Amino acid sequence: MYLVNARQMREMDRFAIEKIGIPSIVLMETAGQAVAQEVEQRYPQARLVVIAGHGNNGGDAFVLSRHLQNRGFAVNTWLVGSEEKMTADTAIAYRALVQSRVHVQKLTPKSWNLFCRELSGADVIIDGLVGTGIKGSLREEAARVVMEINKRKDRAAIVSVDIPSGINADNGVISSVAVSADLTVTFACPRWGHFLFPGAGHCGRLIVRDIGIPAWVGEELGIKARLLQDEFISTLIPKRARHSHKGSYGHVLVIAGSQSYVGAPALTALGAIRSGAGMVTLALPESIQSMVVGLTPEAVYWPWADKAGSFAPHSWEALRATNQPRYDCVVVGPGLGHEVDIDWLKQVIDRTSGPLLLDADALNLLGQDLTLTENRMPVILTPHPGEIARIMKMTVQEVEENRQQIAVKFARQHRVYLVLKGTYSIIATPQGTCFVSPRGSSSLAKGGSGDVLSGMIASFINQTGDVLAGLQCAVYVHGMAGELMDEYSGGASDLGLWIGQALQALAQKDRDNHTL
Ligand SMILES: NC(=O)C1=CN([C@@H]2O[C@H](COP(=O)(O)OP(=O)(O)OC[C@H]3O[C@@H](n4cnc5c(N)ncnc54)[C@H](OP(=O)(O)O)[C@@H]3O)[C@@H](O)[C@H]2O)[C@H](O)CC1
Ligand SMILES: [K+]
Repeated sequence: MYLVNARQMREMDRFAIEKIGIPSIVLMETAGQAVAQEVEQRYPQARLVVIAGHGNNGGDAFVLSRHLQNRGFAVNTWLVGSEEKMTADTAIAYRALVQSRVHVQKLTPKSWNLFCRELSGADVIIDGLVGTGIKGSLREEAARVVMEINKRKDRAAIVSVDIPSGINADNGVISSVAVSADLTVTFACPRWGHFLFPGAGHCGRLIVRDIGIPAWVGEELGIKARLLQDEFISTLIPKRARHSHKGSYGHVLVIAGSQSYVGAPALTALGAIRSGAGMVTLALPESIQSMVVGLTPEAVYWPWADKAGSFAPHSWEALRATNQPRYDCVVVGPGLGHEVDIDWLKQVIDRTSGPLLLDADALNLLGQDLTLTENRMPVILTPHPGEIARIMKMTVQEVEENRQQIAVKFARQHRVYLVLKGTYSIIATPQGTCFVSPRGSSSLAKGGSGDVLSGMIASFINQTGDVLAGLQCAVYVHGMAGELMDEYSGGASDLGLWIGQALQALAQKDRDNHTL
């Protein structure tokens, strides 16, 4: 499913209207009906207050008001704005509503108290004040209306049309205030503002409804961002043949750990093993091997030269051994600590082959010289916002406010695959495409989750035989496992149990799709 900004959505609309011939009023009618259906299904017999602005977002609200009234709902509809400023389609939707003998009240200083009383009597408040057409921060009247809506949050369900009013659909920024919705019904495809914070935190449950614009329009317009979904991921999950052996599922090499971080390599190995890796070799500073073995008996151990509990500067020479097996994917970084230096990393990068994933402390080292991976393909970097902020010499806030742009620009510029972790992780490719995972939960906001993800990525890259597919599977399944695990009691080492459940749920989905 495509993920768009406001301009791209307008282009999709224009294409549908001009090239396909769907009249714009039909798009609005379908959008309004779609919200009406969601409301009818979820809140039968509710008393509704519908708030409409004079833009097309308000037009959708007038349409849904008419349909819900026709289906027997008690609806009070308010226009916040002016008839003169209505768009052509909104004016049609407004007239149809009025001619259906529905009284639309206009918000004025005089009617303010009545408006507030009606809001207080509502079971459901529909927010059609402003959608993707917002400019800057909400003006005073709109901001006051939004605050009144939010005050009723405990007593009424709040449903936003397209996007909660006050959120910038491009970047999730809220300049002043925004509606805090329980349900947001958007059309055709989601907007970035639904998945970027703080706006994303105001959407409540997000429903995407088809309004008749064919999916191929996104391709035609060259839209490069997509939202990952169960149906797509379930087709990527590698099948396991009965007639197979450990060599069938690839060999992961993890170069990680130090005396201060004994758990990190174990968690990385666990991520790989619990997501189906055939073999995992753990290269560790030799003094910590005995501690890690107890944590991950399934791995093969490769002790490297040690200096005070970290990799010794010349430890990479272990890679010169001619009798080592072939590794299909290499992970470097979890728990390295601060003792290893950039020369060590350079040697490791130059002396390994196949997909290379750099995480954690390896990313901090890479930040000193971004040319280190220039001649190495494919490279995968998995920073959290703090790590990419350090590499790019920005603040975490700057990163969080520009997640999409930073991920895409960095991946293109340095020709790497980048996973920018966080709520709704972003995968950006060297070709400039990007994918957002809607999966995840606060159970993943704990130390060690990233180490598990690194192992999962390597494992899925090996099993799918494709870097992008491996990344998509790993990020998505990791997020699903987080959703299944208890938010309080589950830790990174428990994630392994839930990876299996997530994979089973996806495999079932794939079976269902094939039997329909
Ligand atoms: N394919 C689709 O998804 C479709 C979506 N539809 C709906 O259309 C809106 C977008 O409609 P648009 O008319 O472009 O814009 P909005 O209604 O969202 O916003 C414009 C109105 O908002 C007022 N506005 C703008 N900024 C502010 C502000 N800072 N404070 C207060 N008010 C603001 C603006 O008022 P002006 O007086 O400034 O003109 C406009 O009134 C989309 O979100 C969907 O809901 C289509 O119906 C179907 C296709
Ligand atoms: K809205």
